[in-house]
Amino acid sequence: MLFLARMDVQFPAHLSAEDVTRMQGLEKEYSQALQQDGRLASIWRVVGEYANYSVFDVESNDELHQILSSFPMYPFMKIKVTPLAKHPNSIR
Ligand SMILES: O=C(O)C[C@H]1C=CC(=O)O1
Repeated sequence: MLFLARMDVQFPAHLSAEDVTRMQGLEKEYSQALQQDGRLASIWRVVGEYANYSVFDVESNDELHQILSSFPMYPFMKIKVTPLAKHPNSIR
């Protein structure tokens, strides 16, 4: 099952620069592991925003929820998920 997720990141003002850097390191590690195993099929930065569009390829809604809620920066992200179906005009 394919899902498009938009993730908007907003760190609280009280978080130190060191905490933010540490969090971003953990996030990178987790994100790259998901990309390695294919569940995070692609990730794109939204130009000019601290946000991304990501395509997930997973078995179920429950699996996607598990993945999203395990992102180290999950408490600091607003996430909007759109389920994707095959377009009838697609050649792939
Ligand atoms: O930098 C971001 O867009 C936030 C974060 C969410 C997944 C990921 O790899 O990074």
